[in-house]
Amino acid sequence: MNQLTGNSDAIQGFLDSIDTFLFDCDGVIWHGDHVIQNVVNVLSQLREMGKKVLFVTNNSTKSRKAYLKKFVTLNIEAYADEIFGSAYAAAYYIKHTLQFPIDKKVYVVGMAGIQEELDSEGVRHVGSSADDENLHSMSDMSSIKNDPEVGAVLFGFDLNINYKKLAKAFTYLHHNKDCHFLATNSDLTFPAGGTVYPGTGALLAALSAPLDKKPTILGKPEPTMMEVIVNKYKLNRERTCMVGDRLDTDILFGHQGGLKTLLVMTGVTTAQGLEQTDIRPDFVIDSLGSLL
Ligand SMILES: O=C(O)[C@H](O)[C@H](O)COP(=O)(O)O
Ligand SMILES: [Mg+2]
Repeated sequence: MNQLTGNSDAIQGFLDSIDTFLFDCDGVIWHGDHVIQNVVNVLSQLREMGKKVLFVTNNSTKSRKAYLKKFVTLNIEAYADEIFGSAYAAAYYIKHTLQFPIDKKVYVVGMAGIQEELDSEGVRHVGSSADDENLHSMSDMSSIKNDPEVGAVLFGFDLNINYKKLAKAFTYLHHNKDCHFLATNSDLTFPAGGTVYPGTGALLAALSAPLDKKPTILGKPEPTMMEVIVNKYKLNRERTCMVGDRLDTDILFGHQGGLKTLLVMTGVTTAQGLEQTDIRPDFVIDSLGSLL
């Protein structure tokens, strides 16, 4: 593992070996709406050096279109076809890989990002409706009924998670043995405000544990997004680097995709965490903002 922090010769050698960068977002570029120091400048300089810049996030709360707006709002140069999120990966998988039947629908536990990407792919979906938010109609459990039309449950980060949504998702998966159990990602925490909070994986456990089933994960480290990106841009994997803050998603995603990997220490991974794992990044730096 090559430590790049403060080593300009090592950084130059690293930069000379890479043509394309896949940047994770939460914990690498920003914490919430706070951009990490000097990252805007580094991204801009990489573009001026002729490097290709792509963004690959497990955060399913926003669609690609909504993420583009966030980049613009934060004055970060980005283009629609550079952005890949786990909500898009899930919608792509359901439409193109599952070839989801038109007479079936997806029950969504998640936020607008998932709904917008399913709409973009023309996939029918329900969930996170007023009924789902209305807990008063839970006087008895009989209001939670199976629905054979539900052909898949898609689970993503949901700030408004509640018992009713979990009970509905559980019911569809428990009774419909052919119902696909899908999740955008399984990150256990996410970084914000200089600390971490429960992530999608923490919420997902409340469903996978009672079902005693693991979902198909569509985000990092799984290959769905990697294959879409590599095929779309015909990338040379050996001269492509995944830059991330989480070892069991970003760095594993890069390694499994045959890419180089750079771990940044501005997100969820601590120095102690790095010592305690067998997932070893090729390179490590204290912050993306320190690269240039
Ligand atoms: O909890 C989550 O969904 C993830 O931790 C979070 O959103 C990860 O986003 P990323 O670091 O992949 O941009
Ligand atoms: Mg991250």
